Amino acid sequence: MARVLVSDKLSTTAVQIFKDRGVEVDYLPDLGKDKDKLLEVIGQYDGLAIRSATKVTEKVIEAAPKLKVVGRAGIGVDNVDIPAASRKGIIVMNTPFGNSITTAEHAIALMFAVARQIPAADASTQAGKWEKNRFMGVEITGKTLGIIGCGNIGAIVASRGVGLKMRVVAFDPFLSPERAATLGIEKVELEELFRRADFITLHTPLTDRTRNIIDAAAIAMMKDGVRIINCARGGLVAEKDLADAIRSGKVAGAGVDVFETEPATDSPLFGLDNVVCTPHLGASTSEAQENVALQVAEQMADYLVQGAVSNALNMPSISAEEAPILTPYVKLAEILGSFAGQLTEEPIKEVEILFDGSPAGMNTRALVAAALAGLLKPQMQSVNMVSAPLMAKERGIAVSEVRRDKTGVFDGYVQLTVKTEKQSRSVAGTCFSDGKPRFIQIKGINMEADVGSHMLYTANKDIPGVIGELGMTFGRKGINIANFHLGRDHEGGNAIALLYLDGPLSEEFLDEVRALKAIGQAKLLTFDV
Ligand SMILES: NC(=O)C1=CN([C@@H]2O[C@H](COP(=O)(O)OP(=O)(O)OC[C@H]3O[C@@H](n4cnc5c(N)ncnc54)[C@H](O)[C@@H]3O)[C@@H](O)[C@H]2O)C=CC1
Ligand SMILES: O=C(O)CCC(=O)C(=O)O
Repeated sequence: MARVLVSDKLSTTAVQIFKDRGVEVDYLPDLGKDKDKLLEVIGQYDGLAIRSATKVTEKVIEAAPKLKVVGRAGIGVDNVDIPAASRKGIIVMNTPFGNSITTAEHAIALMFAVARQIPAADASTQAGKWEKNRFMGVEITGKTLGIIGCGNIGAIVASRGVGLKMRVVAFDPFLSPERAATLGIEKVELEELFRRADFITLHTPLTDRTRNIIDAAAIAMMKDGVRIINCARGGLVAEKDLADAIRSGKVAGAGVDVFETEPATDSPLFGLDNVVCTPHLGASTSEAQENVALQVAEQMADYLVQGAVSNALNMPSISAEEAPILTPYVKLAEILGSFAGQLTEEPIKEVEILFDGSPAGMNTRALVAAALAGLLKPQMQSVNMVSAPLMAKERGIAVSEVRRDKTGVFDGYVQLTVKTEKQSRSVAGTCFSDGKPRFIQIKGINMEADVGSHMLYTANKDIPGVIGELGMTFGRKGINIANFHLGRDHEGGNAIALLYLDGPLSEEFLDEVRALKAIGQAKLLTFDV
């Protein structure tokens, strides 16, 4: 039975879902904050469900040999070392929509709080001061709202802004003019947004391009009296520069939910007039927490129990419905990759995968990942579908895929071509209705052969006596040949043979086979069937 650790505070709905789906679960909501304890226990688990307090570092991943999936109940995965997880074949998934509305609402709440100085007015009133003249606010209607990052949350903020009768402008390199028109907003360049906005709100991930997207130079371009809201990630705004601009009066106020260092126990922004801070509360509503807990538990259980993948950041999605249809082709792709990987002894430069007919309409990203996993496995035992694309990229292997309509007698087939400095080798296969993979072409030579656990592949010249010689050599040693498949390109040309064996062969015997005059190449192949 798969075992999952929930190491951050999550709605107990998640715990119930794991139990209902037959997954053993330990709910230890404070464990994520204790790095040493996490390292001590993580080795026992197949899955780890987290929010933002647990940091899934390379060290944690190294200490987790059984771990198969990390599920983030939320959006941002900057607390997970995704490349390290991918290298170990661990799927990292998030719940991209469950808390978007809630976070957008928090941005709007902060915008109002800053526009009307509500927290300071509340503190003053409750202190019995009645400072009616101190808290002069600004109206929101008719003001320009500048949105940086118009994805899920940015778009919801945009619609709320439009509803509040604001003029909304957005900077997002991936926002299409059509989408902007549908949202009723204007797509602009960043500098124009800085020049025009009365309120600026950030909704991008933290990347090398967005880090400090608001710093002293950016603030200098803004209107005097601009107000800035950050409910996305600390690090998007240079806190010290913002603090200086608030002190100078250039920026009239800021609403800050996220900080460069969290938990933020100190910040240049603390204690300044009209800075409203919250402790990363963007996603903290009961509705959003229920959504993300339910979603992450369902997704993780789907993967651990059925092999279905959704919302993974390092692996193509495979739905529960798709999994049974795709599985035979995933196996086929892995076997073709494994065939080529076992025969290739020099560095691979290029891999081309052709999908003809039925597999062309499938989730080919998953099939490519499976083919690469099979290809790299002879060199790297721990590689799997999650890590293989990254491993191939890190090794400089160019991967391409071609999809085309059915061209031959088969409903569909997959052909893998592997190129090295010296040669190009191709192998093709199909799945029949029994779901079993078959080789249908090797090095351009047609044949039809089942896949066995232990096989001997030989390449030879098409001359009389080869089969006899091979049979005699096996017979002399008392080794049974379970099955024998042959193919050639033309009479007297290149020929190949695939022999099915009942078990492995010794290197000594293989040398004897290789020494046969008629045999050019002999390689023992093993397949996980
Ligand atoms: N405060 C909180 O509790 C929460 C914070 N978040 C954070 O909010 C942020 C946005 O989340 P979503 O809208 O779901 O993400 P998303 O991926 O749907 O949208 C992000 C948008 O940013 C855009 N973008 C990327 N680089 C950009 C750049 N250099 N300049 C301008 N735009 C750029 C993308 O094109 C995309 O449209 C994330 O950082 C997420 O972690 C999300 C949920 C809760
Ligand atoms: O889980 C939380 O409270 C933080 C949510 C968040 O930042 C996210 O989903 O990106």
